[in-house]
Amino acid sequence: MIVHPRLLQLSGSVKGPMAACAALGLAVSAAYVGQALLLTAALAALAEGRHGDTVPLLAWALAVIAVRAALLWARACVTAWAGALVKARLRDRLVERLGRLGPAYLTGTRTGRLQTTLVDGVEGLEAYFSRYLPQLAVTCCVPVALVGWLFTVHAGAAAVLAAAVAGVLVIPRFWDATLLRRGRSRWTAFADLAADYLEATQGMATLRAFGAVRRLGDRLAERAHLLYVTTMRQLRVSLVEKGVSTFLIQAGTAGAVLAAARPGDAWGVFAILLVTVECFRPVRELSEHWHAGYLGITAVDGLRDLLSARPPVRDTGTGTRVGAAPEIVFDDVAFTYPGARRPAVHGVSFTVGRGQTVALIGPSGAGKSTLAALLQRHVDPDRGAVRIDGVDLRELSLDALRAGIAVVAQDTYLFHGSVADNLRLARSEASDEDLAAAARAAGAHGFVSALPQGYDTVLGERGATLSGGQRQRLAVARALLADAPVLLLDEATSHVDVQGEEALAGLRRGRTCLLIAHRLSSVRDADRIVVLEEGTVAENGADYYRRLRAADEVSA
Ligand SMILES: Nc1ncnc2c1ncn2[C@@H]1O[C@H](COP(=O)(O)OP(=O)(O)OP(=O)(O)O)[C@@H](O)[C@H]1O
Repeated sequence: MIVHPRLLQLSGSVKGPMAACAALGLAVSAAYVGQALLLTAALAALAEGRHGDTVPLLAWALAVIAVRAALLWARACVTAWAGALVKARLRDRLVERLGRLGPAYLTGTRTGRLQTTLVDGVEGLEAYFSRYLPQLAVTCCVPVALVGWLFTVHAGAAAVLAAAVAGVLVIPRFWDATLLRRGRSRWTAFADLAADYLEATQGMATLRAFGAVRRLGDRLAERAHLLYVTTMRQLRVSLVEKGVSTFLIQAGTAGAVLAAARPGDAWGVFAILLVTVECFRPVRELSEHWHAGYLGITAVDGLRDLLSARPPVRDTGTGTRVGAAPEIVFDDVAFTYPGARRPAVHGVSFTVGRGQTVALIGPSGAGKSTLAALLQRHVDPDRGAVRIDGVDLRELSLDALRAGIAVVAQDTYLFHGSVADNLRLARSEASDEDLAAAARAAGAHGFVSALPQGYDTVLGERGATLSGGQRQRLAVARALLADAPVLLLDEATSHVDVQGEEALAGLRRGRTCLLIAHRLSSVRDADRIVVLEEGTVAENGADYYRRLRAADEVSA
């Protein structure tokens, strides 16, 4: 039984529905007790031959049973509502958090583990919030009230009952720390297995190509065995705890009845027996809900890590827009990744003039992607500044900055959804005509129209049903729809044919563009080329490409 402070904090947004669940739980308990007392009185009247009293008492008992059924139904509905609300609000918070943490956080995290936290962890927490916590409130009230009442009837039976209830609630707590530790081990094994399965499905083509499917199968089997072992270790503690609780409940019931037993007062003892049963009912239900909500509680570490992770950049800027085709300046920029020994970039200074295209080239690891990340403020420089039209990026709000930059990357991410949905990511209110116009300009309209349902055709995950070139044209169409004044082309020419290059040239027109490329052929249209080497600018000039071409021709 754990009331986790962090989880209680998370429950803040659903306090109302949880209170309603608790109130209905109390009403259900009151109905059970009322039914028990009425039935005892009816049976006593029947045994004593007071038939005139029996019928109304039974009628009242039936009425209470009907009310209890209605209350149970209402409680089930409110519990389902509270559970759905908890999950929706928690997932909203987590997704919003992930958005703020950005790619810098995701690169340091295993996607499968994160997904397990977001899906299974949140799913498991539903039972904790909507069933366990309301039941905890019921358990704090009902046994106390019934034991208090019993003290007024039979102090000895009440003392035995109080001791048994206290035992059921307190003794299993000695195992909580062990249970939580084993639960966490089980959760880790579960999350690792889920992460391995995700990687295996995503990387199946590579695994097959290297004949490594069997080896991976062995590893998955090992992981599955570890999950089994950790589950059994947790279950053993759970079963001991449950056994102790069950024993104390049975012993407490028998003890209270024995303490109250008096010759000639069979119905009084029967009433005490029923009250004792009702006294333990919330405790038993609490134990069941505890086990149902346990998965979520063991996931709390992952949730806490996610919710307490510090975003790499602060959104405190107040600037609201990026002007048309602005000037971009990298001014003595340096950045070192957390934990890295060497700076990824240092002393980088260059300017992208208004409406110009500057190409960043350099060998692998030279720092090109890092500069792209700095421009998008996925991270902030440790030294120096990136400025747009003289304004430090940190002075712009993140929304304004992101609206001001459109990105076309080498690996275009398309979501499972229609072509239109994917295009509208850039501008949700775009009309069908806007989509078609952008697709035409990007050279995508032809192949999209030829798809079975045109713009309503559902694309496979990551756009798996399209070729690389087609995906890239959709990315260009998306950037056109976004209509941002700054363009970041990250290896965007890798899948492009002549028509695609024309579309990209059209996209660059009237915009300031930073173009990242490995191949020299990709940068021939740039106004200037900046060559990066080992994190710093090695060459910066308008005639660099010409000189290189000339050198090529001489050597040929
Ligand atoms: N998340 C990270 N954590 C630590 N170091 C990183 C991280 N990302 C990149 N680096 C390091 O920073 C340096 C610059 O990497 P960057 O990705 O910017 O190079 P790049 O020029 O874009 O390379 P490529 O052309 O291969 O994509 C490299 O030494 C790289 O190892």
